[in-house]
Amino acid sequence: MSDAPSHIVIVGASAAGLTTAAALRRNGYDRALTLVDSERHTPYDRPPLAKQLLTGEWGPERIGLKTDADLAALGVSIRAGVTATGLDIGRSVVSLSDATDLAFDRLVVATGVTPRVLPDSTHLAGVHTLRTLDDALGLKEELVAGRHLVIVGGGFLGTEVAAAAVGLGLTVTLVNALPTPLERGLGPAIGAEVAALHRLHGVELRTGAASAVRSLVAADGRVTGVEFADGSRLGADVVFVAIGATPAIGWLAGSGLRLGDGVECAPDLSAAPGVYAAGDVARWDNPAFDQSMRVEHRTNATEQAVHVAGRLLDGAPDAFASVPYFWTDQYDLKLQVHGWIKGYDEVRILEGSLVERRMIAVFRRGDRVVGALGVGAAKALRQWRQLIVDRTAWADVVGS
Ligand SMILES: Cc1cc2nc3c(=O)[nH]c(=O)nc-3n(C[C@H](O)[C@H](O)[C@H](O)COP(=O)(O)OP(=O)(O)OC[C@H]3O[C@@H](n4cnc5c(N)ncnc54)[C@H](O)[C@@H]3O)c2cc1C
Repeated sequence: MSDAPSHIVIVGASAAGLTTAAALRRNGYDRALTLVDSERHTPYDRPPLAKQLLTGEWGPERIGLKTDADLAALGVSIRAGVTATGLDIGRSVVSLSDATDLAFDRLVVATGVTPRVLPDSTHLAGVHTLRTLDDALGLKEELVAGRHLVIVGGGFLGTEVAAAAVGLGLTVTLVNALPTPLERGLGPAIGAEVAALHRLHGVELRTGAASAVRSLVAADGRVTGVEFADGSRLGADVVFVAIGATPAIGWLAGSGLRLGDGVECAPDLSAAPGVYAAGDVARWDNPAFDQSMRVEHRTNATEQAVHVAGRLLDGAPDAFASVPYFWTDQYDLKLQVHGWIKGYDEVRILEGSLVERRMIAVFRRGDRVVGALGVGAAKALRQWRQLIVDRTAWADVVGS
């Protein structure tokens, strides 16, 4: 590979960054490769943090993305515990928190996202968000049977943590400003199914506009409850805040990269000549849906990384066309979703229900099937995925 880049720097050594490095090596790239990450832990996977790690089913040793031996075999230099603080594209240099500069020939931005927090809350004991292994270990320590956990946010993280916490014997109240959990992602009909499932397991739901949390209540530096928009209060021993996340792009301010909701990329995931983005941080025009999107799903991080590794070496402007996929574990049920359902016009439950442990629902945007959700229906879901890939008309397969 004599015309290969001389030094590729990847900022973010998690799902997207590490996969990029491994794919580069698989593709025969044998020159210098440096990964930079603020984390001190050996790279690990995040989905189990809200599931097996929190329930105690797995210890931290089960969630590694690579062993130290794998990393050594990859022949990469890892700058762990070091944060990228700036990017000078003109000089091809990344500034680091240890006051050094790192020169690159090609750069990959794979810095993911950072949890949103409630105002004036981060200094309080008993208030948690969840993105890192340390976050998960800190939260787990506080999930003690008999305590009252209030979860602010009824999205995927909020509901998964609710399931783990009731299993550990806590009293759990899930607070959500929308009428049902997962409603923002999956719509009210499936939200109602998810609400029923959580009630069945003993989670108390407090939902709707009056349940918007205005602030936290605290005494002696520790949270004691939440205060709602209407002034009412709910006591809590522990508060878990899961109100979404924002792209980790602060370090790119002033770099000249187009920043908005993520790093704005061309369809091939390039953000500037020789600079690419991958994973949760990347926004691009996805030709599979003719839409700009940023996808916070585990599988997308791997797929984009593999694509970027190819483009780093061949420089071809091939677009990353993808039908995203994600799953969420709710108790012992796995909900799987293929497609891009944000901004859908209609959702239809075709068969079953969560309580029956088998369900298929499909999503329409315009005249096209754009998404399918399945529980206990792997084969049917694969067929629906193909229909989405094929841009099938809704009227042809669902009817009017
Ligand atoms: C608790 C949890 C549960 C999840 N469950 C699911 C699930 O069930 N299904 C699903 O599809 N997806 C799930 N996800 C989402 C999935 O984990 C992400 O899509 C995936 O981790 C994205 O990978 P990434 O490499 O793009 O970003 P990240 O995994 O966020 O990695 C980014 C890395 O960049 C580093 N970094 C950030 N800024 C800097 C900087 N300035 N300098 C140096 N390093 C920096 C961070 O330390 C981090 O290691 C879950 C996420 C979480 C947090």
